Amino acid sequence: MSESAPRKRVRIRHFARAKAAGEKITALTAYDVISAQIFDEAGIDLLLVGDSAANVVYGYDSTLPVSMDELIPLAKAVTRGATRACVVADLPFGSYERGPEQALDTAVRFMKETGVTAIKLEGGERSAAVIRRIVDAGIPVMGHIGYTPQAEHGLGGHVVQGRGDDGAAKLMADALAVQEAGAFAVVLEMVPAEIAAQVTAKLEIATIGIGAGAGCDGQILVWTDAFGMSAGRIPSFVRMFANVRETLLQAATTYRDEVRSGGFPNERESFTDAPNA
Ligand SMILES: Nc1nc(=O)c2c([nH]1)NC[C@@H]1CN(c3ccc(C(=O)N[C@@H](CCC(=O)O)C(=O)O)cc3)CN21
Ligand SMILES: CC(C)C(=O)C(=O)O
Ligand SMILES: [Mg+2]
Repeated sequence: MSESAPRKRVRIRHFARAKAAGEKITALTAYDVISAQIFDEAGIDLLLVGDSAANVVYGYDSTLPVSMDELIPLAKAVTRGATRACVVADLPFGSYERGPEQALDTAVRFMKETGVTAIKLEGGERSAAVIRRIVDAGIPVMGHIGYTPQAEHGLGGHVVQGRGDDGAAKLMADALAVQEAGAFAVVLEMVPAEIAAQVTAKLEIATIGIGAGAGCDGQILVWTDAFGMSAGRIPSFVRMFANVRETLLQAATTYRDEVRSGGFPNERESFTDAPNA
């Protein structure tokens, strides 16, 4: 890599500092070494090994089925690919709900086996004790409030959270609980932009929005949505910055045609009998 500027690793303290300095924080999901290398080279600050891997890597139709044994290998691959970005892994559904002791066991397993810098888990007030236990063990935690996909059925589907006076008050209480519990940052998912901006103004820790408007301290998207790799419908809050799926489809089709026609491989793409000719 031909980088001119030195690339100091992004540490946890970067996020509150960036917030205080008014510098936007950039985050994307990543699930493998190649995407991690590319996004790291692009200067993305935080790479999340999201449990959205359930959908975009494993093909489940929600995040509920994905397991630690399925996410840990992906997190290992991403940490191998990232030299600057801060790598964070989602704790999967079922791996922390039983309480602080189960949650700490899970977080310790991710730290021991993957090389991530921090873990993320869903829930505000309901997860505060769990966050506190993990943080007290020296493991940085990122919160995730608003629409929490692991609670899809409890929330009644993909529903915007934080609407109305009660919704806004609950979101603020969740945000403060996550901060008070010691989290270094918090994801705000699918909440009205005005409410997300109010939460962002109130908190000292950084807010990272997804479907939460421009008033957050940073933004995160699922990379396969943002760069046009996902199949089918994508959430309305996503902007497609590229169409990688179309590019790959074209490439695969051209390859197929060239193999079928005998055009690939040519002589340069083949070996002769003469050694080191
Ligand atoms: N590919 C992918 N992208 C994501 O953003 C994502 C995942 N997977 N998996 C985990 C969660 C689930 N998320 C989702 C899933 C669906 C909607 C959705 O359908 N949203 C609708 C609005 C709600 C509705 O009317 O149904 C939208 O149009 O944005 C939003 C977030 C966000 N996360
Ligand atoms: C969308 C982000 C915040 C996430 O939790 C995930 O990708 O799993
Ligand atoms: Mg997630």
